[in-house]
Amino acid sequence: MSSSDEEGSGEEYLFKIVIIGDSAVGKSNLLSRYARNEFNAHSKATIGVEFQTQSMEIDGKEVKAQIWDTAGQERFRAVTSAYYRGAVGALIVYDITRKTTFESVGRWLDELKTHSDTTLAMMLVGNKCDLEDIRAVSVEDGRSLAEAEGLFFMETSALDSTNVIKAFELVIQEIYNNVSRKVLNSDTYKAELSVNRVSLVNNGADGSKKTQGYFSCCSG
Ligand SMILES: Nc1nc2c(ncn2[C@@H]2O[C@H](COP(=O)(O)OP(=O)(O)OP(=O)(O)O)[C@@H](O)[C@H]2O)c(=O)[nH]1
Repeated sequence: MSSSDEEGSGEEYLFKIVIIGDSAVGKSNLLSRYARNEFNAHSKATIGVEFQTQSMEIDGKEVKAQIWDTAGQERFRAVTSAYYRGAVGALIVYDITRKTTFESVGRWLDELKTHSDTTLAMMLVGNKCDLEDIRAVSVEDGRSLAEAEGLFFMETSALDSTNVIKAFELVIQEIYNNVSRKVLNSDTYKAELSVNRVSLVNNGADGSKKTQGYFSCCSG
């Protein structure tokens, strides 16, 4: 592809997101609900790794999320470092009806932090909120753990779809924000900006210094 072709095409982003949490908390169903609007009441434990890709538009740009789902059960887990490699977002899922899955969140966070090498957009997800009658973890406990760990927080239900799209889209939006912030802070961006400034000032038809529109050159 020539450089002019590249300039002509719209900007695209591909973000890798991982879903982690104990076995049977609903990771696979959250993903199938989000990617295909499907729910499986009798889903089998995941063996190895699966992923789905889903797109959304942010600021007129196509943003693709490649969402990875792996087994919660240790014996079915794929090589951990490969699973986390390149991930820029994570959903850490527990089941609001099983306290042990909430107590495991710290361990999952440790694993995530050990294997990731970049800024991650992270959300704590309390799934199965349709099962209010047998709730074992309060909303407050979920929220305060998330606050203490610096995570977003949402309760979801893959069964009745509550907050599923919202949870994924918030993580994707946050990744996008992280990437934009990085670009804004990078030396390349600053150098480009100063070059553009100079040319804008020099190109002023009436010789006056035009200060407005410095950023418009970079948003197109
Ligand atoms: N009531 C209810 N059941 C759910 C929900 N999400 C998942 N389940 C059920 O919980 C069980 C486990 O769901 P999975 O999506 O397979 O769980 P998982 O976390 O991917 O499990 P592993 O692959 O073993 O790690 C299945 O019987 C699902 O139907 C939910 O939001 N509400």
